[in-house]
Amino acid sequence: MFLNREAELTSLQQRFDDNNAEFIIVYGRRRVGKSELIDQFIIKNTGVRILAREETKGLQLKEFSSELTAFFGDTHLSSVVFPDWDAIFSYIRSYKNKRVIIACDEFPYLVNEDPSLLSVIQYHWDTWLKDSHLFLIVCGSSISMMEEMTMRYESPLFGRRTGQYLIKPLRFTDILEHFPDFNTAVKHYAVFGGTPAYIFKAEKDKDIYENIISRILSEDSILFRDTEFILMSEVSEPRYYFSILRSIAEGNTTPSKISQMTGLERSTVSKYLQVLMNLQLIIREIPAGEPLKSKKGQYFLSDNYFAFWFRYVYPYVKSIEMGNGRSLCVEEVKPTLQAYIGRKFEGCIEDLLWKFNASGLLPFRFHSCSRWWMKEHEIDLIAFSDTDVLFCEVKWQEKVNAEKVYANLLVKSNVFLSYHPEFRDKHYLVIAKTFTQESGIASDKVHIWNTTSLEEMYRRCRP
Ligand SMILES: Nc1ncnc2c1ncn2[C@@H]1O[C@H](COP(=O)(O)OP(=O)(O)OP(=O)(O)O)[C@@H](O)[C@H]1O
Repeated sequence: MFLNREAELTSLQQRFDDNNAEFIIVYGRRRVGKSELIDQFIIKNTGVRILAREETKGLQLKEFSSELTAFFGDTHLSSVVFPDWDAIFSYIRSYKNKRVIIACDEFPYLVNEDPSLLSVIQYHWDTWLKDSHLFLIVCGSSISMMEEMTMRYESPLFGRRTGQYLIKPLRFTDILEHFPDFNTAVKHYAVFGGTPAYIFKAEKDKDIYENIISRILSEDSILFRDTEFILMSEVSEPRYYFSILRSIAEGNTTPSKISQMTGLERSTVSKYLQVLMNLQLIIREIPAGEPLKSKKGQYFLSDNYFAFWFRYVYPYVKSIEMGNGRSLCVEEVKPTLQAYIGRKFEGCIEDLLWKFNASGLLPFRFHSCSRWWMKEHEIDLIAFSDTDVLFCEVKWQEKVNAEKVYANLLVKSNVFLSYHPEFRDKHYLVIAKTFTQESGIASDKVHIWNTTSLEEMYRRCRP
């Protein structure tokens, strides 16, 4: 089942229907679903996606010559190998009035073999491609290389692209479609995250622990090694990045704590954090209501699977290689996994609130939603418009005493309100798997939702 990507597909389709020349950059982390997105776009229209391989220029030209001549139906040219990229573009030129998509996947492999390809594309774009009807896509997995090759000022392609799509992992609300029930979806999203190639490796009818053992804590599983592989393909000094990511995964979320834990200089940590943010591997969160430049920012791993990997795999690689995955799961994962899922559950709820917000299912429409903290106080989510604010506490627990949680939330919300008196209407939301008592306090301003009610509301948002 192909999930979501509606925004990207709609936008690509609009461009296609406009009939102008396009030069589109599609990029994003490995396994995130770039090729599948392009294939879905091509299925609805006409086009070809050619996958470049890490091989010599001669073999790459052979592959592109044969794929392109086959696509355009030039059987008499089937054994021709164009001698260089210039000749390939000159060949394509004879089809400049056709509305077809030509997508080159793993584009950096071609440029690494022949950097002059960038200038060749620049020349052809400037002289005829820009006035053609061709729809070109170049796609690549290394975010840093794709940005350097196609978007930086120094690149010959700077200013030529007509659009770029940074493909991000799927969200919890997409994953919900795939799993048989809400709680199973939460557990699997918390561990496997939204990267399609990871989450779809989990068997949806299997217990989460069994999936962790067979899909992650086994030496032969692709997930076991993939994080290392992705990081090493993006950065030249992986040692420091690994230390920083591990430190964040263990709960050190500020530059000073990361510096203390890793022994790296503060200035070095700041530099590396910036690179990790550019690579979409970490995010910087600021407390709700704070300005963007606030000094209170904290860093988190942006992807649930990366967070899981650094917490439960990286420190135990040797043991897993020795075949101890099952006992590791019993001794290390089982005692702490529910607390771990609890923190990720907050992210699931944030996704859901945005969905409910878009469908008008909340008491007001908010324009901002994030966590808030100040000294010893912390609120899981605060969503607000110019006039209304919603305080939300999220518990990944059964039989929660709603009244007690609400009373505590009220105290913390008053601290927030003492700094932000501008809100006219206040709303409260307590979420848990199940509650012991809820009827007494629920009102039009106080909402108590268990996971069954969340699931029902989500169904109401679906088209
Ligand atoms: N939106 C989606 N819904 C369902 N499955 C998906 C989706 N996107 C991708 N997949 C599946 O996830 C796997 C990885 O996707 P894909 O190969 O497109 O990723 P990629 O970003 O191109 O990866 P790489 O960088 O490794 O080439 C494939 O099996 C694909 O079918």
